[in-house]
Amino acid sequence: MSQQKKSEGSGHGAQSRAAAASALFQVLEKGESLSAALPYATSKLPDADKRLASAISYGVLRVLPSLNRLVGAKLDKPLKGKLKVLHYLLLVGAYQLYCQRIKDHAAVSATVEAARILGKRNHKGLVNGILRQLLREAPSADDSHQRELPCDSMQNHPRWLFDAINNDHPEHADNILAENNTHPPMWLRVNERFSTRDDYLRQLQDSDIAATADASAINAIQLHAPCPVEKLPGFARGHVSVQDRSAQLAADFLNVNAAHRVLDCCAAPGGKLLHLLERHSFEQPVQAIDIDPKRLERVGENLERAGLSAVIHCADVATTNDWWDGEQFDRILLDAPCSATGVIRRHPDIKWLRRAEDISELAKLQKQILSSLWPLLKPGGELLYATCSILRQENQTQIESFLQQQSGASLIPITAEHDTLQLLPGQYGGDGFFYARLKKAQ
Ligand SMILES: C[S@@+](CC[C@H](N)C(=O)[O-])C[C@H]1O[C@@H](n2cnc3c(N)ncnc32)[C@H](O)[C@@H]1O
Repeated sequence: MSQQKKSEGSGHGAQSRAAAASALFQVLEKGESLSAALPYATSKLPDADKRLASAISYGVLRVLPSLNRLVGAKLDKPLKGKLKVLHYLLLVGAYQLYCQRIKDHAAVSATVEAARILGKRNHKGLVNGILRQLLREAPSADDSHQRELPCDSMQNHPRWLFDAINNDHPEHADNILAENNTHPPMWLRVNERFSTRDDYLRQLQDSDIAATADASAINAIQLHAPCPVEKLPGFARGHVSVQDRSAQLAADFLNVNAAHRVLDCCAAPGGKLLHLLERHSFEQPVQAIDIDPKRLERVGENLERAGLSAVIHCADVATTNDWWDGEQFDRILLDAPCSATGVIRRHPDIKWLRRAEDISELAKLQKQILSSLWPLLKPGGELLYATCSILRQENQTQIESFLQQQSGASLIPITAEHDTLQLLPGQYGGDGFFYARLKKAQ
């Protein structure tokens, strides 16, 4: 839970509550992602208010059904139309009372004042009345000023996802559901062109940043507490990047060397691409493709920060005639578009934006991309299929059906025990990820 100061002046911080309510409205009513809605809603706020609005909106999305139930029970009739934003403001208020270390009176007054900022001055009494009712009925806070939220039988997941997780991972379902509602750790990837991981750990120690090296992802460091990137030694010069440890395994599994001709599909914002470039001085430029021009701008920025380069195509990867020069690749990394159900800890909006029917659509798209790319692989070449999904349909089932259709394709086992690798959220501290190494017959 957030580490806000316990006391705030009356009404102080109302802007951050109003911004959180607006961002939540955009996500839950308009289907926008929180990572797009939040910067817009908080663009005019000072950094401290931005951080508070972010902590509140991410937090609300983690426990949305529990908060909806609390607030819904206090409303005579649902808030609709132009008043709907007040529903989200009430969730913002309830979240502070239950889940944040903010004094009750400060939380209530700032939230009531936020109603005015949202243009609902006449409804300040309603917000005040409901938050005070919640306070009267709330269990008293413990020493750390935390109240326990009423339980939700699906651990604050939508029914379809709760069922899919239980179906695909019956033994681990409880753990996955609980992990999905936690705050993920911050992981770094050390750029081995500038320092060894041990050297970088010493630099972190000198900067009073506590961290631990990962046991198997050889460039990965887990910070004991999140830290603004500006405080990381050498961040601006590309000495280190932020990347989850599960994602860092791609650079190992691709089994690449400097002589290989390499294609990175679905490359933006460039995390795995940069990792490859940091590790190898390729004889031919790596080619990277993504369909989203905005996200490709981030690839450009990241390459520039690290002083590295690649050939970038903005294209639909499946329409190979539009961008392929006809020369096959030794290695293809396909970080396929997916449900992102492995990274719900980082993006809790995924729980509410994804629909059950999206999964079949995504599986169709993945299948189409895989079969369009296969002819681009040299005989004897390898394609690494990766997703940040934990759903079988996008992962094991997808690969099994590909292997049935492509007689020249076989699996190279990822580890001695596993043909493919399904990492679950929180496993080794990392995100949920899937990897399969496909080899093309000679
Ligand atoms: C999981 S993200 C990739 C993350 C990236 N590999 C990294 O390590 O930073 C998936 C990407 O697929 C891209 N994408 C989705 N459909 C695509 C398509 N048909 N062709 C090319 N890129 C696509 C999205 O724009 C998105 O950037």
